[in-house]
Amino acid sequence: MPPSPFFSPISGSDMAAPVISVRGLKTRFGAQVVHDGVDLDVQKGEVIGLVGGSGTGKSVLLREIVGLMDPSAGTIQVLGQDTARLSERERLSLQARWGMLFQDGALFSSLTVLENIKVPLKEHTALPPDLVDEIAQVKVAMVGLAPDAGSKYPSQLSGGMRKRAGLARALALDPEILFLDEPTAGLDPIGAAAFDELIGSLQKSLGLTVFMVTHDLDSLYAICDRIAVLVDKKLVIGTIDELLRQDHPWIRDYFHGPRGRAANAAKGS
Ligand SMILES: Nc1ncnc2c1ncn2[C@@H]1O[C@H](COP(=O)(O)OP(=O)(O)OP(=O)(O)O)[C@@H](O)[C@H]1O
Repeated sequence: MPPSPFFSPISGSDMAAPVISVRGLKTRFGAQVVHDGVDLDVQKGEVIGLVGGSGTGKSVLLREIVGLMDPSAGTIQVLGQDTARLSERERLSLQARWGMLFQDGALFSSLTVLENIKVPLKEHTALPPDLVDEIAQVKVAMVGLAPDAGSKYPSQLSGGMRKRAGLARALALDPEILFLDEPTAGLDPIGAAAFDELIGSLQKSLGLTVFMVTHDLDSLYAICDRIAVLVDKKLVIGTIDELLRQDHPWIRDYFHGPRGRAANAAKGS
């Protein structure tokens, strides 16, 4: 299978090993082929946006990378470890090195925000309770929530606050990688821009690697270093400028369509 036009495997010793590395990934559901030779390298500190038409397999790829699903073929390495070859213990300790924000925040509805943030800390560390409390409060502040939001239940929060609470939980263990599934979906444009800004500033201050599935062109322009586009069951990867020069019909329509032009103009203004 020919490689994606912009994909070039990392070689030589001058480049650090990628934080996420996917090779020859294939996914099939019965007769339906979703991925057929997906290759991807994400470097430390990069912000990568994954886009593609509806049903092209973005969520499935994300789920495969974080180990919630197994691909039909191919390899996935995260932080240097082959995710298919891990013992349960190794898998748990690898999982503690990334945070995941699901679309709706995926908070436990019967727990307060602070209790939600404490879940991974209790699961993966043996820290004393007062330190766990303190860390949870720091995470609430880090995502820009008022201190009193910590004692609220998810149902008492707005959609934007729930996302911030989910982000605080994803950051609980000081992860190296942040996975985001449609982080700005359901937010109004101002809320979405504020959330992008938050992700961008956390990424810089914490040196995070960010991998996000998104439909939001403004997010791509605002915070992504490179974009991975799922087309024809493979990834085409590049900077926005590189993708703007692509003549694949879907990529052209996406970036040069009215919404793409508006996002480009907003970035320039
Ligand atoms: N567990 C599953 N069993 C069978 N088919 C599945 C399963 N999960 C996903 N699929 C199929 O795989 C394809 C890709 O799904 P996926 O949810 O990854 O798309 P997507 O690109 O995230 O779409 P959207 O942008 O609409 O959310 C779809 O056709 C979906 O029906």
